[in-house]
Amino acid sequence: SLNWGYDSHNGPDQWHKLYPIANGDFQSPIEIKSSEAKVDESLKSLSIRYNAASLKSLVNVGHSFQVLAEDKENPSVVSQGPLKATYRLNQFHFHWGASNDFGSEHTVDGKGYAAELHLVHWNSDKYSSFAEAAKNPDGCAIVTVFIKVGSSHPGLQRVVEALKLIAAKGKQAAFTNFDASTLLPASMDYWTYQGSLTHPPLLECVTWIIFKEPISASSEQINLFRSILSSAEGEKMCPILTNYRPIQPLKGREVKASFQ
Ligand SMILES: NS(=O)(=O)c1ccc(C(=O)NCc2cccc(F)c2F)cc1
Ligand SMILES: [Zn+2]
Repeated sequence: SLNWGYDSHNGPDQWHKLYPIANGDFQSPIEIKSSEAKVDESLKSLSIRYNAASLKSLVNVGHSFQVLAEDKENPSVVSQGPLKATYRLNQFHFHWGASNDFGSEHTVDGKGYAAELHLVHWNSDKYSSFAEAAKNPDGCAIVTVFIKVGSSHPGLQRVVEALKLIAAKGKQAAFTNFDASTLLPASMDYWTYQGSLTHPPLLECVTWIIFKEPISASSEQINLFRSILSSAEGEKMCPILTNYRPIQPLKGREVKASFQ
């Protein structure tokens, strides 16, 4: 069958045909209504310990690009906060849109950002791999940073410069010695809720941890996201202009805030 994507014929409105969980009760992304988030004083601050030696390569997966972590030795990990275990970084990637007015997956009080960073982790205390963890509600933790258009981001510059090496679908390049913590905002205030992966297989295995403070990137940097192609080498060039899923029904879930 057709590979899923973000076009009208294979996009988010069609996913339920092959992935019925798309209409589930714990789907992501969602709109965060800041006034309805429940302040939870018991929420600890997040402990993020990233190791520049963890990241190994950059790959064009056809609907986005990912920076992959070698999740055996020198793990980069997140713990504390809402988490009851240590979660190991598997990869990070971004979502964006055709214009800077939208492109993030989560929205805050009706506002979309130009892009959204997902740092994807899995519960390595309980499970043996990401794929195993993704079958469980406590399997994954995705740390999320909103990206707004503004001044150029020095940390992001290394990522966007490497995109020319992986322009075509399936291409990958070495990408080492990068400290992903340079992509985090100054404030550690966050919202958290239980949800899902935001594209197929859409598994409901994610504790979402969403920083309130966005980072800034220049419009040139965000435009370079749109320079990578969903087409393989030799095919008609097709830039990835949009790869965000629209917000999904909250279905009675509670969003907690770590801050007043
Ligand atoms: N956008 S996001 O951050 O919510 C997201 C993160 C990871 C994945 C993923 O790993 N997919 C492949 C994959 C591989 C093995 C097992 C899986 F369950 C699986 F989804 C999908 C969406
Ligand atoms: Zn994502």
